[in-house]
Amino acid sequence: MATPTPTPTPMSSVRPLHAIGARTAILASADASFRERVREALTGLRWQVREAAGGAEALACLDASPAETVILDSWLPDLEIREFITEFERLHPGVDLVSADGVSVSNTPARSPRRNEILYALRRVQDADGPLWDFEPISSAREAEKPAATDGAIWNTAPLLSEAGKAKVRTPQKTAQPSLRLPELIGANPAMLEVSRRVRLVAARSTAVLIEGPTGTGKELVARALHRLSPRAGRSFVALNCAAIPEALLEAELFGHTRGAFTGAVQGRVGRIEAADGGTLFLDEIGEMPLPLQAKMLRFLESGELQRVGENEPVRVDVRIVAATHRRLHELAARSAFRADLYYRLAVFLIRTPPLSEHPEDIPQMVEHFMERMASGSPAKSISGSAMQRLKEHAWPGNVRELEHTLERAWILAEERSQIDAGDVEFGESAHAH
Ligand SMILES: Nc1ncnc2c1ncn2[C@@H]1O[C@H](COP(=O)(O)OP(=O)(O)OP(=O)(O)O)[C@@H](O)[C@H]1O
Repeated sequence: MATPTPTPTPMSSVRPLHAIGARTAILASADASFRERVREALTGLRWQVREAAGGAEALACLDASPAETVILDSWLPDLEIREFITEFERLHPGVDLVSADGVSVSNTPARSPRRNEILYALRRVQDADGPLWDFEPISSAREAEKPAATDGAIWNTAPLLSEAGKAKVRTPQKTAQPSLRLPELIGANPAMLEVSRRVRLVAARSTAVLIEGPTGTGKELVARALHRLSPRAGRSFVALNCAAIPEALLEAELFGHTRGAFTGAVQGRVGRIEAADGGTLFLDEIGEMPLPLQAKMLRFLESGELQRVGENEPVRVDVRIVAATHRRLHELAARSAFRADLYYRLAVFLIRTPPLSEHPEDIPQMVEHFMERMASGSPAKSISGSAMQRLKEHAWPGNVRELEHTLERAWILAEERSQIDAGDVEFGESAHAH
C-alpha cells in the first residue's frame, strides 16, 4: 500500500501575526490610575492586559512574551513618542499599535482584527473622564513625572482649564519638538542627546555597555539610567571602582571568598558580582583592572558562572555588565595593555559622554538644575550675569562634577545674599589659596 503523501500546509493555516499573543495587550502609560481603568475595561472584553510604566518597559514586556496590541499613551517618561514608534515598528512589525487618546500614532493599517474592541474600551474610559479625546486629567503620578521647567521648549504641558473649570493637561502636541533626553541627563547639545538616545535604545536589553568619557562627565549617571530603565530596575545596582581597590583584594571583592581563603579572610563573603544577581553590575575604571583578573572576568562573562576565592563549586549568576572608563579602551587593547577579547565582550554597545568643554552651551541649563537642587531646604538664590559669564569662560577640566562643586562653593560663599556674584565663583586650585 502506497504511503499517503502528506498534504502541504495550506497558506490559510499559517498563523497570522496577531494570533501570537492573541487578546493580549500591553498598556504603556506612566499614569497608574489610567492603566487600571483601561485594564478593567479590557478585562471585561476578555483581554489580558500587561502594564508598563514607560516605553522601555513596554519593549521589555514584548521581548518577554508576545502581544497582539500595544496601547501607547501620548507621553512616556523615558522615551520620545515618535522615536519610540519608529523603533517599535522596526522591531515588532506584526503588533498593532494604538494610541491611548485616540490620536492615530501610525500610518500603517490595523494589524489586529479586534482593534475596535480596544478603541471601544478606551472610549469608555475617556468618556468617564470627560468628553474630549485628546485631553486627559492630571494625575499625581503624571505631575510627579513631568519634566523640569527647563524642558518648557520641548514638552508642551501647559495646563488648560476645561469648561467645567477642571484643570486638564494637554498631552504633547504633534508640533512639539521631540525630546531626546532623559530627565536626569541635563544638556541639549547633540552629543548629550545622543547619550540619552543610546541609553534608551539599549536599556531594556541585557547587552553589555561600555561608557567612555573623561572624569565627571556623568558615566555613573548613565549607568544608573540604564539600570533604572531596564527590567532589572527592581533588583540591585552594584558599583565597583576597579581603580579604588588594591589589586590583591580586587578578585575577592568581585568574586567573593570563603572563610580563610587568604590571610585576613576571617569570614566568607559574597562578591560584588553575586550581589548584583538579577540586576546590574557597574564596573567603573575598568581600564585599571589587572590583566590576570581580566582573564577571570572574561571566563565569567563567557560561562555566566563564577568561583568564589577558595571554593571549587561554580555559582551561576545573571548580571548585566555596564563598564566605564576615562581611557580609550580600544587603544589599550591595541597595545595589549587590556585584553582585546574582554574589550569586545564589554563594548558590545558603546556610549561616549562628552567633556563639558565640548558643550559649554549647556552650562546655563546645568547651573539652573544644580541651583534648584541646592535650594531644596534653604531659600532660593539667583546668579548674576557676570557670575554666569565666569562659569561659561572656564575650561572645566573636572567637567560637570567640577561645575557642581563650584556652584556649591559659590552658594556657601554668597552667605545670606539671594544672588551669587562673580566674586563667589572660585575655580579648582584658587579655591584653596584663600
Ligand atoms: N549631564 C549631566 N546632567 C546632570 N548632572 C550631571 C551630568 N553629568 C554629570 N552630572 C553630575 O556630575 C557628577 C559626576 O557625575 P558621574 O559620577 O556620573 O561622573 P563620572 O563620569 O562617572 O565620573 P568619574 O569618571 O570620576 O567616576 C554627579 O553628581 C552627576 O550627577
